[in-house]
Amino acid sequence: MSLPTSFPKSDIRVLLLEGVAPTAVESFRNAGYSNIQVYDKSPPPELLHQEIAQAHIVGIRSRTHLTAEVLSHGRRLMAVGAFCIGTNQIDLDTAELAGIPVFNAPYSNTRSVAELVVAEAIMLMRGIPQKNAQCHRGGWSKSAAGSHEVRGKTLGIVGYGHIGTQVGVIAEALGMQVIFHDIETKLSLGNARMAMGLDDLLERSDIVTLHVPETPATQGMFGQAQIAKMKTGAHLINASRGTVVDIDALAEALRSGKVGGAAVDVFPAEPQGNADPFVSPLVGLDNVILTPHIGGSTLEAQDNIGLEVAAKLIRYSDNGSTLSAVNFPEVTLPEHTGSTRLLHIHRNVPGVLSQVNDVFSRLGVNIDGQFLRTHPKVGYVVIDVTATQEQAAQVREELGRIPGTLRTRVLY
Ligand SMILES: NC(=O)C1=CN([C@@H]2O[C@H](COP(=O)(O)OP(=O)(O)OC[C@H]3O[C@@H](n4cnc5c(N)ncnc54)[C@H](O)[C@@H]3O)[C@@H](O)[C@H]2O)C=CC1
Ligand SMILES: O=C(O)CCC(=O)C(=O)O
Repeated sequence: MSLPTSFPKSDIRVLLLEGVAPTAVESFRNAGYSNIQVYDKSPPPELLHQEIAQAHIVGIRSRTHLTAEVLSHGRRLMAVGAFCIGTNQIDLDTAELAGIPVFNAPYSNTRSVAELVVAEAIMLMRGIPQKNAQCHRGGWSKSAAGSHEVRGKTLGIVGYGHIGTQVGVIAEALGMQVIFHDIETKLSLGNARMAMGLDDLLERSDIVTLHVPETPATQGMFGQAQIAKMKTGAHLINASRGTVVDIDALAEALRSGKVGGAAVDVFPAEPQGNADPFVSPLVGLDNVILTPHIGGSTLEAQDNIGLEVAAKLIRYSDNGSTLSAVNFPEVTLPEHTGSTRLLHIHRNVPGVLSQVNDVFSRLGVNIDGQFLRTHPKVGYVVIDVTATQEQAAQVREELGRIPGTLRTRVLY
């Protein structure tokens, strides 16, 4: 049974963009949310602003950029779901300071990406992209020249996280030597070995695959200088983020043969939707596998992401829990059956908590339970009380007057 919240769930508007999986819509419906707006693409800016202005919860994938400017339209916005892994498309600091937790699905599509990358490694080592292109043009080039097994070859993984490690494990099962480079110290899985830095990895690898997040440090981290360090004829796979690779430098290296082949799933500029044109300097190069950012796009992954992120958003909306939020103090909360729950999100400055507690004592409302977590800039306190709806509304009003308050909510 769904619990009533501060206003009817039918008034909570859920905006799901970019073809978020139907499992997400079902999850919201099953939890009692009926005001759901779905788009199969990322809306153009003006429409996005209009929709964000109405929404309490918004779900996106990788194409919708929730910048500070876009978020400023979200006057009612209380939570964001990234139905993917990457959250680089969201201004997380601005969201946090607006009292908006952001949730994602850190694991659900990792296997899908890893499978695609390993398949691409095999295709590239066999020169399949070129042979496929020739056949499509009516050509026939039956030859072993430039074709290799992956067994015994070296795969260099840059970014040995959830995806990178899985790529390594599958590649080892095919008999590949796996080396990796990461900025963190990582436990090697199987026989994988840490390289002595990025240059060492590039010099030794037959295939280099990138699995870093988009951060200021990774933007443009793979350009002419890194390509120059690669073995001549080695292959590059990028299923991380388009901004990580200098695409013009890669195109040039593919034309010259310095890079033997590439598989690229992510691009510095990607179309907003399937009807929009795709433009890239890599288009027309036979030695490149181009895919439309579908590394994580399997039905299995998308179904699971839909369930996972919707569950996190519903739990926050119904219960206040922020467990696994990527930008927000994490509070895991018990159910609040029989009590009223007040949420107070504030700037993390001295004195706020004592003023919060003062409101309850002044209004004579007894506190049953209190949960607090802070980040350097933001604090999140949840207070369970036994109170009438009128008392709770009065408390909420007073809480809202405390200097530094970013947002308040009440869950009955
Ligand atoms: N093509 C697609 O459809 C998909 C793309 N992705 C992309 O893949 C990225 C990686 O995903 P996960 O493996 O799940 O992330 P993760 O966070 O588990 O692993 C990323 C690894 O990169 C390392 N790293 C960060 N900066 C680095 C640097 N400058 N140099 C070397 N290593 C660095 C981190 O320490 C971490 O070990 C995501 O952030 C996302 O952008 C994720 C899913 C689907
Ligand atoms: O499926 C998507 O839209 C994006 C996948 C992705 O890049 C991610 O999960 O970070």
